[in-house]
Amino acid sequence: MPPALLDDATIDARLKLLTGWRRDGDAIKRELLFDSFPDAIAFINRIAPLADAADHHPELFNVYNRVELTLTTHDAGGLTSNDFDLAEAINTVVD
Ligand SMILES: C[C@H](O)[C@H](O)[C@H]1CNC2=NC(N)=NC(=O)C2=N1
Repeated sequence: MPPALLDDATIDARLKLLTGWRRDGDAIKRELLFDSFPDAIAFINRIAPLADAADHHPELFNVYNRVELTLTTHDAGGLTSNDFDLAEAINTVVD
């Protein structure tokens, strides 16, 4: 069972602590630019084990050197602590 959906106040509070992420409805998103396509793919490969370990998987959109990450909890129908926990883990790879 997924964790409970977060209320707006909790979402705002957790977003404030997360560099680079913004809310988009029932999801949070971060866009990243790299120097090259291989660098973008290397980043995706670095975060893949984090996602798998958490059994929580970002939606990934890549065009050349750009990667857009979207996190939402499909099982719960919105944002849960799983999304913010994974966003924090991903940020340790980026920042
Ligand atoms: C059965 C399995 O735990 C679920 O399908 C997991 C896998 N990864 C997931 N990832 C995300 N982002 N949301 C989910 O609800 C989700 N559910």
